[in-house]
Amino acid sequence: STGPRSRENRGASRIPSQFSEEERVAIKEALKGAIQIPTVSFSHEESNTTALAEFGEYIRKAFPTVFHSSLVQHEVVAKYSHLFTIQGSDPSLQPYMLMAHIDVVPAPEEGWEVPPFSGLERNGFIYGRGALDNKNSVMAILHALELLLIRNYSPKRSFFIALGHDEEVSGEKGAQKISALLQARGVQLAFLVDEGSFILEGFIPNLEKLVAMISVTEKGALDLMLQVNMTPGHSSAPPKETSIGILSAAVSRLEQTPMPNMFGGGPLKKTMKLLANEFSFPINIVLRNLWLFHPIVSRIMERNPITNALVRTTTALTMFNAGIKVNVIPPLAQATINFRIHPSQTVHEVLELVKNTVADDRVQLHVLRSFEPLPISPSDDQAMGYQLLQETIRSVFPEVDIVVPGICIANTDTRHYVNITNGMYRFNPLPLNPQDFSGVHGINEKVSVQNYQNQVKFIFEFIQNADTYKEPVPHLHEL
Ligand SMILES: CCCCCCCC/C=C\CCCCCCCC(=O)NCC(=O)O
Ligand SMILES: [Zn+2]
Ligand SMILES: [Zn+2]
Repeated sequence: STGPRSRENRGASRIPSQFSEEERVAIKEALKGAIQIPTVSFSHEESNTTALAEFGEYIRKAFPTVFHSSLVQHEVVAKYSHLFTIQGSDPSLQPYMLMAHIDVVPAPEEGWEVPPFSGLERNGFIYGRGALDNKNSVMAILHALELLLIRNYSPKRSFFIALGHDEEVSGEKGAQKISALLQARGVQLAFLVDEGSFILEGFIPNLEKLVAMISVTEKGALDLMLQVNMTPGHSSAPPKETSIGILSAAVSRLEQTPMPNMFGGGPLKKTMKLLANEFSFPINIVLRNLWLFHPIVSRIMERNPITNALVRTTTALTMFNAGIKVNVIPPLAQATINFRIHPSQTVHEVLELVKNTVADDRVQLHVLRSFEPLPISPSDDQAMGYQLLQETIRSVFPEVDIVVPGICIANTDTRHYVNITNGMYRFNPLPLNPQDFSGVHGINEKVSVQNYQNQVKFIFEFIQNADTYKEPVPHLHEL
């Protein structure tokens, strides 16, 4: 057979991913310590820089072998981000990169079962902000490398580890600077792996099976500020419409007019085709014949907020500010909308649709930030990053029923690396159900100790698989 599974030289120098009880305890304790450091990004301007600096000290202490190995070069980028270069023995092999971010979103204590920065363990779960997004990946990557180096592993293929410090507010200070540094050094990556998808449990209606979704693209984004200016005056003699009324009507029209359903094109076509085999009659027939059942399936997808996010550009009204005093007609009203742009649309197209829906010259539109959806990375037999992930998923998680390509509905640091690779994969090797997902940016974010230890095992295996990957022999076609 072809592909990474046909490996001849595997075995001899392979290190089994078996960890002692002491190591297993160290793995979970290190994550707890990482969660206890409140590396919060509050806004583009404000982050907890004391905690970010402390985190740099923390990883030095937690992973002494990584920091002292002659195979590893460590650089601090933009004060708080970290770039590790792990020197492989074979320079002819193109390097790859593992990514994660050390910052987290804020976590007000209300509603949490344990304080969000306590890292407490309860009933087999480690609780805290960052348990899934994304200190788990930061710590699992470094811990897997630590354990490999302790066992004298010396990689054949060079790789990088990039840990950004401001992903939650754009990645412009961290990931963007790391990328610029790599570009200045002429680095081209075979592929990269970042956060952004999981082994999904119970997200798909009528499907009990475990679906590992590797996101091969990611939605674009548009942060749009809508503003209405009016002349202030006495509230005892109000005009027919105020800035608040005009703006409210405009944003309500936008909320009530969803962006078009784009189901049918893009990478989801392949996803649906693969998923069809996992369903029994009649859903399998429906998914195999989307040319006929497309309207029904696309309507079903719209019903749930997560599947809805896969089929269209979403419109989230996230900020609204207006008014200065109860008896003053408000001079200014502002609202900010966060659009996540479907891979089949562009920023320009979304803006035109917004203008048509608002249809009111008194409402000014200000683009605060925008970027296009990310290119679609390959997921075919020749796609090294995708195939390596698939192979490692199958060996570490034999309970997974199927691996499919998908769309990341949120944003990650990967977009800053678009110039140095066309293989951008977003996958966190952890099972996730809808309740777990509600903890991400929400309350009671937690990861099970067992699942986290398996994440370390996954990366431990993945690094070794990357060393023994064999380019697949292209298929021969008869002339
Ligand atoms: C038909 C298939 C159904 C698939 C359901 C998809 C489920 C999506 C699950 C997980 C997505 C989680 C993304 C987490 C990444 C978070 C990154 C982040 O917070 N970035 C900042 C931002 O986007 O604002
Ligand atoms: Zn994240
Ligand atoms: Zn996040």
